[in-house]
Amino acid sequence: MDPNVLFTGVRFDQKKFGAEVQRFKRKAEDLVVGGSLQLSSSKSLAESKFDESDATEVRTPETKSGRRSKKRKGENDSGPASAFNLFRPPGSLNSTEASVSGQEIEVQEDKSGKVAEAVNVLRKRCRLHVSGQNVPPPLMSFDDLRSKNIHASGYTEPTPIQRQAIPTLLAERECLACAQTGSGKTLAFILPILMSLKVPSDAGIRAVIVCPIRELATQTARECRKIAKGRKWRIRALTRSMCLDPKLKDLPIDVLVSTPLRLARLLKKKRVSLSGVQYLILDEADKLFEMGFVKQIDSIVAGCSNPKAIRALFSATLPDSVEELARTIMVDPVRIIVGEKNSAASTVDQRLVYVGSEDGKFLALKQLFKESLKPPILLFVDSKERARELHKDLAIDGVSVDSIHAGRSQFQRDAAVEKFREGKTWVLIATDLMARGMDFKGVNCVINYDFPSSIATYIHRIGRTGRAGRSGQAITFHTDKDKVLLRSIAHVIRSSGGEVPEWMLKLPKNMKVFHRRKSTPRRKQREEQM
Ligand SMILES: Nc1ncnc2c1ncn2[C@@H]1O[C@H](COP(=O)(O)OP(=O)(O)OP(=O)(O)O)[C@@H](O)[C@H]1O
Repeated sequence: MDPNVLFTGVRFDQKKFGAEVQRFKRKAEDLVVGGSLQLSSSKSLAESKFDESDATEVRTPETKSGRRSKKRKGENDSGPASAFNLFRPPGSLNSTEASVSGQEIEVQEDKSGKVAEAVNVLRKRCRLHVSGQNVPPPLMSFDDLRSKNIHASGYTEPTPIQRQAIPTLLAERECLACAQTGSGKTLAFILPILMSLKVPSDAGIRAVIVCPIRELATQTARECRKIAKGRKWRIRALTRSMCLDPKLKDLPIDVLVSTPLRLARLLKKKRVSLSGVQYLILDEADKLFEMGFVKQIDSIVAGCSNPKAIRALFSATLPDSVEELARTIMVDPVRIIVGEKNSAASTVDQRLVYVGSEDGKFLALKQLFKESLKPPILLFVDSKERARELHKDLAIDGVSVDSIHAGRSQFQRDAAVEKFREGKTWVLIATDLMARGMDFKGVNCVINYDFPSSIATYIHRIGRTGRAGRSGQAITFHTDKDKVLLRSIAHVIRSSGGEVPEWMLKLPKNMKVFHRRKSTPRRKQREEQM
C-alpha cells in the first residue's frame, strides 16, 4: 500500500481541496438566476456581520435597553420554559413578519412577483423544502454576511442547508433541519449564533450546542473557533477537567459545546447556569431524542429558561416521531429539508458485498485490501469486543490499524482520532460511537464490516466519507443473517442513485428497521480460518 495516499486530503485547506471548493462554487454559481438574483434580505444579512473590523457597524436586534425589539405574540417573559411536555404553544409568532438584525425581511410578492419567484427558483435548485410561517428567504452568497473568516476558512459559497438555516436562525426563528451527511450543517448553526451574539460578553453562557459524543463536541468547538478567529470569543467544549473546576461558574464562556450527560449533571448540581442562553442547538437531534439521552436533554432544555431562547435541531436523519416530539418543545419552527429526508449522501458510491457467513468477512476484507482499497479507511463493527478482536487480527497482518470504542480511555480515543486525521492510521476500526458527525475529510472508504443495525446508522456511518462535495466509497458486508434490514438498505442505496439487484428490493418488508440487533455476531478464531 502506498503510504503517500494516506496524506491525501486528511486536513482541509483550500489548496488541497481546490477541486472541492471549485465544485461547491460551481454548484452555487449555477444557482444564480441569470446571474442577477437579488433578495430583499441581502442588505439585512450584511448588516449582521460579525468580524471584528465591522463590529461597530453591526445593527442589532436589540433596543438600547438590551431587549429584543420584537416580541413573539403570546410569549410570557417572566415564566420559565419547562420540560418537553410543558412547552409554549405553537403558532405564537406573528405570521406576517420575521426580523433579521432588527430589520424586516420583506420577501414581498412585489408587483411583478419577481422576488418571490426568484426565491422559489433558488430553493428548487437547491432542493430545499421549507415549511412554516413566513419563512425567511435563503441566503444568496456569503458576501451578504461580509465575514472575512468565512472566506479565510476556504468557504466560498453556502451549501443548501446553510442558505436556508443561516437566515432562519438570524431571524430568531426556531428550526428543524435535515440535510445529508457532510453538507455543512455545523456552519449552518455556528455562523448565525456568532452573528447574533455579535460580541463576546461576560454575561454568562449565551449559546449551548449539544452533541451526542465528546469527540464531536471537541470537533464542533474547534470549527466554531475557526469561524471566530481573531475575536475574543470564549468557545469551550465541556471537558472533564472543567467539570471538576470549583470555579466553573465563574469561567467566562460565550458558547458551550457539550455532551448531554456532562451538562445535565452540572445543571443538577447547580454548578452551571443556562438561564441566559439565547441559542440551544441539538446536533444529531434524533440521536439525542433516543431513550438513553432524553432525560438529560429534557433537563438541558428546561435549564435554558430564557423564554426568548431559540432552539434548533439538526441531523441527517429525522424520523417523523422525533419531529413530532421536537415540535412539543418549539415555537412555530421552520422546517428545512434538503433533498429527500433521511437519504444517504449522493457523493458516496455504495456497494453491498455478500460474504456468506460471519467467517467470510475477514477473508473478504483481505481480498479488498489486495484488490482496490485506498486508505484512510473507516471500518465499522458492532461492539467493542468485535473492535478489539479485529484490531488484533489486522495488526498481525501488518496493517497500520487503530480502534476507537467505548472500552478505550478518553486519552486513547483522542489519540486514535488525531492519528487518523493526520493519516498515520490506515484503518480505523470503530463502533457506532464514530458514526455520527465526525468530519474526517480524507476518508476514502467506509466499510460496514458488521451490518448496521438501522437505516439511520447506515446513513450516518457511510456519511463519514464523501463529505463536502468529495466522492467516497462505502462497502457493506452482508450475510444470510442480515436479510432483515437488507431490503431497507437496498432502497436507501437505490434512492441515492446506487445500483442494487431487483431481488433485494423485493425482499419481505421488515417492520423493525430501527431496532438494534440483540446479539453480537461471532466468528471463529482466525487461526481456524487460515
Ligand atoms: N460552504 C462550504 N463550502 C465548502 N465546504 C464546506 C462548507 N461548509 C462546510 N464545509 C465543509 O464540509 C464538511 C462537512 O461539514 P459538516 O461537518 O458541518 O457536515 P454535516 O452536515 O454536519 O455532516 P454530518 O451529518 O455527518 O454531521 C466540513 O469539512 C466543512 O469544513
